[in-house]
Amino acid sequence: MSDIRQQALDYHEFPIPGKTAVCLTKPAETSHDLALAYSPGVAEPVREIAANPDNAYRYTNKGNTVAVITNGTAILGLGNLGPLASKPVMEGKALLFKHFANIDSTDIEITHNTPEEFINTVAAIADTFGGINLEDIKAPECFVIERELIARCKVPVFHDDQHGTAIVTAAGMINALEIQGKLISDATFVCMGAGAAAIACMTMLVKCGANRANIYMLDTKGVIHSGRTDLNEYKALFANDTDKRTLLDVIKGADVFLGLSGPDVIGAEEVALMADKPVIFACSNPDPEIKPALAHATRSDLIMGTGRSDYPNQVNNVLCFPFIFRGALDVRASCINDEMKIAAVHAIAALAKEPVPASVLKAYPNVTSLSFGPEYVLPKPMDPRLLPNVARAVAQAAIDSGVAAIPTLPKYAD
Ligand SMILES: NC(=O)C1=CN([C@@H]2O[C@H](COP(=O)(O)OP(=O)(O)OC[C@H]3O[C@@H](n4cnc5c(N)ncnc54)[C@H](OP(=O)(O)O)[C@@H]3O)[C@@H](O)[C@H]2O)C=CC1
Ligand SMILES: CC(=O)C(=O)O
Ligand SMILES: [Mg+2]
Repeated sequence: MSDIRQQALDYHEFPIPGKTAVCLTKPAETSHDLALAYSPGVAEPVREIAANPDNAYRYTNKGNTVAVITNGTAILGLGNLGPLASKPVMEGKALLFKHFANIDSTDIEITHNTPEEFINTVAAIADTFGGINLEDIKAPECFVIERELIARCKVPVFHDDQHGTAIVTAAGMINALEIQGKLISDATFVCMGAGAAAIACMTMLVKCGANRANIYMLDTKGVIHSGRTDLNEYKALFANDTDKRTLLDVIKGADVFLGLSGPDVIGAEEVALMADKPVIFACSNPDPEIKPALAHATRSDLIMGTGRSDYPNQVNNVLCFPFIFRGALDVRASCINDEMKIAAVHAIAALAKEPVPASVLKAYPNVTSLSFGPEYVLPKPMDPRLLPNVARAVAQAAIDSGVAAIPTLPKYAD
């Protein structure tokens, strides 16, 4: 067994199985404590909430709790391994919510037969939580699931693999293209993958200035083009009128390769054909579309990112979801709208240009310095400024766009 494999298994098994637990926020030592926490005292907040549902935010943990909900159909890049096998990833997201944004989170893995069953299950329990983070649900079902749940739930519903990934990718891409001296509007993009993350990332990049005509998307059958009859409605939005059919056809002269597909799908031959000063974000987890060592060995003028924590430029939705929910919960936003997402893009991108605090460097024992450049286009997940900077920008955007029930910003400790 490899070292990291055994270390990861031990980390999850010991000293107690799993990564999260419930902790109490009120005393439960005396009979008086119990008379308040339970019977008879608990009846009082029950009556208050029955009279006015908003009181749930006052008397229960609803307002600081996000459910991480999945069906396990697209677990990272490992594929459809089912709800139970996805539990370590969902507990991991709960760990990240708590550690980085002090949001209490519970993982929920749903077994179901149809998207409607999944939607009905989530809609039926959504009011328990302050927000719903959908995770690792494959395309195209994820699109209708998210759309229906947004329509039916009173709390924000956010498919992290779509929007969290898109926000972080856009932030990193804006910075990487700037370093490479390229305009996003002129850049040519090749996106490997046409699922949840890929469709959302390319949609976001277009909103950030990318030219739709300069985007080539591929799935397992090759280039998405207008002659194909097997495209779902989401892929069809990215169909090009072109006679290019393969990665080799589209990668020639491309400025950007964005991988949201699976391991080792692009090789040295293709990387060598890209334009000068290219950007490669190989975001598949745990194994990227190309190993950084191979890409760097092929050419020295590229900027390389992966989804992993053990290489420079981690392009991963962990930079977004804890903080976008922090901002949304803090002003009790009814949804996470485009204004809030774009605000998150710019807050994350801007932070990469700031000097990096010593506490961040401490978390990376093999790194001696970090400053804006080819090896540092995005902040690190443990940067303590992500919380105030991103949450504040998101909360302000929620207020400005009229979706916040609380119209004032909380004080964020810088
Ligand atoms: N770094 C990050 O923050 C994130 C990374 N990801 C990564 O993105 C990948 C996709 O996740 P997600 O969008 O949720 O999953 P989906 O199941 O929704 O989409 C997967 C897509 O990848 C395509 N694909 C799979 N294998 C290949 C291949 N060998 N060649 C070309 N295309 C391929 C599929 O093609 P087809 O449509 O033909 O089946 C499909 O379009 C995963 O590896 C995941 O780890 C996802 C979210 C966040
Ligand atoms: C990071 C993540 O959410 C994924 O790879 O699915
Ligand atoms: Mg995911």
